[in-house]
Amino acid sequence: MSQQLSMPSIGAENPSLANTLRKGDYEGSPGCYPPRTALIHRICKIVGYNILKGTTVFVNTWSIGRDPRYWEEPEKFLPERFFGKDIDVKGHNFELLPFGSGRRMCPAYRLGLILIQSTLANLVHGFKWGLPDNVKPEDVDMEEEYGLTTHRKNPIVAVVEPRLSAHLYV
Ligand code: HEM
Repeated sequence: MSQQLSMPSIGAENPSLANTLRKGDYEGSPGCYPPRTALIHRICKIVGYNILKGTTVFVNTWSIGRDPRYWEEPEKFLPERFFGKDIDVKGHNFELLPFGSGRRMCPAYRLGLILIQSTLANLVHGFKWGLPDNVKPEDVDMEEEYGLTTHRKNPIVAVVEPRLSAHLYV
């Protein structure tokens, strides 16, 4: 890296990443939609259902990140939706839970944020990225495959060119 990266907290200060973690894609990058499980410690009621102690509940963060009750134009990549908003990924804002919440929340969320930002910064700094000549951005296949985590159904094809001198890649 030719310059030092500062790692601000996410949310208002890092709206692009917050948006990526909300919806799981970054304008065509591989999607990642971590589910969150919660172990129920006592009998409780969730939306009218009695849940027994010891039940594992899957929290559908994929749906929460696309719920129009909480997100305006949820399918759009709009980093500016976080401008001036006091919203973070530390588990207090239940509409944005990429790292979970509470006692089993991801203990490495800071490392996760640093890894995403430094990896992305290195890829953008080191390479020019494009699509094959015959593919327009709107034609990129964004179909998803469901499972414990949701990922792309088909791999994305990108055309990559080095931006720097060859000796910087060894
Ligand atoms: C962007 C990257 C990451 C995301 C989105 C992520 C997301 C999550 C989520 C959603 C959970 C479940 C939280 C819950 O149940 O409430 C979790 C748990 C966990 N994560 Fe991460 N994580 C990331 C990176 C990492 C890294 C880099 C490490 C380790 C170096 C890590 C270690 C763990 C561990 C050990 C748990 C289990 C915590 C427990 O059950 O008490 N995660 N993560």
